[in-house]
Amino acid sequence: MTQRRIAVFGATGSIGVNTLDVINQLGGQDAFTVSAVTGNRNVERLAQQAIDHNAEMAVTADEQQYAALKTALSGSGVRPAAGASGLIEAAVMNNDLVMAAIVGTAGLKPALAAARAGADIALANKECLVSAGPLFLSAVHEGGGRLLPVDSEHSAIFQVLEQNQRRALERVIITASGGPFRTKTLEEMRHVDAATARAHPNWSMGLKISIDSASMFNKALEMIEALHLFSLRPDQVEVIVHPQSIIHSMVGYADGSVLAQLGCPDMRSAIGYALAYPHRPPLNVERLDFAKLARLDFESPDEQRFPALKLARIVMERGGLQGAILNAAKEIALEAFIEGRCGFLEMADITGQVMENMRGAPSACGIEDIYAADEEARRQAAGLIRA
Ligand SMILES: NC(=O)C1=CN([C@@H]2O[C@H](COP(=O)(O)OP(=O)(O)OC[C@H]3O[C@@H](n4cnc5c(N)ncnc54)[C@H](OP(=O)(O)O)[C@@H]3O)[C@@H](O)[C@H]2O)C=CC1
Ligand SMILES: CC(=O)[C@@H](O)[C@H](O)COP(=O)(O)O
Ligand SMILES: [Mn+2]
Repeated sequence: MTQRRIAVFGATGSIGVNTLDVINQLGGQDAFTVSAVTGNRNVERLAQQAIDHNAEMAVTADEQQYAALKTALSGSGVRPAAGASGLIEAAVMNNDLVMAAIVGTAGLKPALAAARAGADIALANKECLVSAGPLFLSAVHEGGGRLLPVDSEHSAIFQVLEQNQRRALERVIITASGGPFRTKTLEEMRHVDAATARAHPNWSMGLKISIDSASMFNKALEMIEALHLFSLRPDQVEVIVHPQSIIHSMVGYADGSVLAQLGCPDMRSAIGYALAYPHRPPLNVERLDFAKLARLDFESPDEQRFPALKLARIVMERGGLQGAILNAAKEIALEAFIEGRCGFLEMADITGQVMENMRGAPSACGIEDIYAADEEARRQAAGLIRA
């Protein structure tokens, strides 16, 4: 592999830490120059990562943390930066590759800037495609870089499609673990708290995506993500509950064949595929033991207990700004749930209500329209929570 220049956005989070581990596994500074690492609140970890990986710059998105970051980096030779301008600067540092792993729509502007600057984008931040699918894809196209999915399901589909005929694709089948409440009744789910909801059965991930898995909002986002990423029609996007999370997703073809990508639930596999693309690098991750697994199970998703899936179908059919609206309202409801201000089931109620209220929003999808819809959806969702 030739040496490449990489910026890691969201370095202090779950994907970010795994990305830096994969960089080490792929040869560390012999394989990659780390131009920048970014974080938000965890400046101690950010500074240590920047020093360990000999980064040129470390950026905290939170301007209040700048002084602490500067102190932690003093004498290291790493340049500290902060805020939106710092993130944009890191995005356009002549990078070959950018890991987009900030959580939420906060990651959209830097990822757009990196795409426009021509870097390959390793995309973990699914919100970029949910909120701004066509705009984001145009930015990648204009910049001339490649879009390399990191989300495990989309990496699986991407890997299957690499070896097979795109023209014969009939459907994608996205697997879902079903989360910690897969077998709970609606009544039981009404009373769950964030500590229970964040306990994912198979994956070790950040707080927000873990709770989104429990409500299946994560799967809702992934349906919309797949629609844009693979240029699908809504009826070509299927979801199947697969509690073991061993099959990461599948593609069904015109001859009736279904091809799948399998592996232990470890994000370093999908990250490694994106970082080494088009090569498949050796990685020190656990190997599947089929005899030990013994069985793989499947169930139809239950849209009554997990209405987020229905909301995703509405977004896919309506298009326009509905993805941005769903995501923004969901982010506000999720924050409220984490803080104990809203119930688990209310997250979907609030999101669905805001989507209905804003159904007549203009269909233009420029960046200003997206941010206006995002802001209005947040305002409305906050109003519903207070009510
Ligand atoms: N974790 C996983 O296995 C998977 C994650 N994803 C997606 O990847 C993205 C990251 O997820 P994950 O790593 O789990 O999340 P984490 O919560 O673990 O990490 C989030 C990262 O974003 C930073 N951050 C938080 N808020 C802001 C902000 N306002 N501005 C800039 N940076 C911010 C955090 O900084 P700090 O910690 O310093 O505050 C941290 O570096 C999400 O979009 C998620 O859906 C997709 C598939 C799998
Ligand atoms: C690892 C990853 O890609 C997550 O998005 C994971 O798929 C979440 O699991 P769920 O299937 O429970 O949403
Ligand atoms: Mn996923």
